[in-house]
Amino acid sequence: MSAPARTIAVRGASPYDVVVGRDVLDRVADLLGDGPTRVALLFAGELGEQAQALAERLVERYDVLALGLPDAEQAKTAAVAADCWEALGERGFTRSDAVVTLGGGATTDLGGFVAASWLRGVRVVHVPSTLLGMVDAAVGGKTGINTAAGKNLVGVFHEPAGVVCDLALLDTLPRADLVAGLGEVLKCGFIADPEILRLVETTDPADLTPTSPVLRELVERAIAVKVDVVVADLKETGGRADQPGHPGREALNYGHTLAHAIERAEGYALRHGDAVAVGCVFVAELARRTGAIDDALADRHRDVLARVGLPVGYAGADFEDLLAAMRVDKKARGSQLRFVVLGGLGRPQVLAGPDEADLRAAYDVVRGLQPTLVGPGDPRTDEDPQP
Ligand SMILES: NC(=O)c1ccc[n+]([C@@H]2O[C@H](COP(=O)([O-])OP(=O)(O)OC[C@H]3O[C@@H](n4cnc5c(N)ncnc54)[C@H](O)[C@@H]3O)[C@@H](O)[C@H]2O)c1
Ligand SMILES: O=C(O)C(=O)C[C@@H](O)[C@H](O)[C@H](O)COP(=O)(O)O
Ligand SMILES: [Zn+2]
Repeated sequence: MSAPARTIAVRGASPYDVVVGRDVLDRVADLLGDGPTRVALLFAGELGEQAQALAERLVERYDVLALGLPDAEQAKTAAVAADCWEALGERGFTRSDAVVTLGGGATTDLGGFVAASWLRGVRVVHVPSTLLGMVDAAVGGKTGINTAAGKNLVGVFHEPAGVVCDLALLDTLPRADLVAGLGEVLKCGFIADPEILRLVETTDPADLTPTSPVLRELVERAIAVKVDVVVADLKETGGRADQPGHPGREALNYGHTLAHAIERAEGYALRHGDAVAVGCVFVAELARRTGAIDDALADRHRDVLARVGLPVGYAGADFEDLLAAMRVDKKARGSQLRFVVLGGLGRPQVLAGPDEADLRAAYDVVRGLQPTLVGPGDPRTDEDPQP
């Protein structure tokens, strides 16, 4: 028998609940409430069956408009958002109506953006269907789409009215996507919760399946890290009153400066969580070089990420191209690059304006590491779901 559902309360300015459990899709309507007449169900196009199952629950209470979206990052474009606005307009969606998203982080980012921008903001409930979506993308209110210049460059903060993490949805998720989600889980381990690292280091990676109690604990711990950070600094204005020196919400961007540059260089054909894993190794090497962390902590990055099958190396794009992409990272200020690094385990801090030589040297290390980052179509990324 699976453990009972748990509710994690997000106690910010606009409080909401994150429900975690198995077979908890009935909770979506509870979180939507009686306000909406119409509900737009924006779902990852591949998830027709799951969308049908959710729509059947919602039609009991609402007039449902189901819209299948293009797969993965192809959904995060201005054109797809415009198609959704068109559809909402045709069906006469008003401010009391709502959006529900069902899919991975790409779907919740696009759907959240549509909800945030339609009539300047309508209610949205996220139903993440990937590990990454559950532990990260669906929580915290960041929404966004990509532009030619880079990843997530257009978006707004728009907190959901609720999040339903139904672990049963992960049963069909390809193993490679589950592993990619572990990239963001381990990020949370490094920046805030070392117990996450210990759990992964002491569990056989093959046992990290959707029904495993350890995976469930990892999900709940990673969500707790994210909630704690976003409640303290929702709009990423920097710092947190209770922890001097903490970078605030930017801490969640650990590993992301290089990750986003790599994703752009590869035409968004890679898994975000994989790119984040490589990005974490890169900033660990940077911190090792600048003396912020010791060899043991830098090596721990490579070891624990590779242990679960995440990539730690990347040798695709030239350093100059990646540097140019990193200059439009949202943490940059003017011509100054800023990176989140560790000053110790669980102690994120900002490294502003590092020497280009240090960046280049850290990238040279990453270029030589195995396993390397690969995209869909590679043998490691086969379609097998969980064992
Ligand atoms: N807003 C945030 O705070 C935030 C945080 C982290 C990541 N993100 C964004 O999230 C995106 C990555 O999310 P992702 O890793 O979930 O990728 P994704 O949304 O691209 O989904 C990965 C793949 O899994 C498929 N899929 C989804 N659920 C499935 C299921 N249950 N069964 C079978 N297949 C399924 C999708 O169709 C897709 O092909 C990136 O765009 C990233 O920028 C946003
Ligand atoms: O929620 C946040 O804040 C994060 O940084 C979480 C990241 O994992 C996520 O990928 C986010 O979308 C990146 O934000 P961005 O501002 O760099 O686009
Ligand atoms: Zn991320």
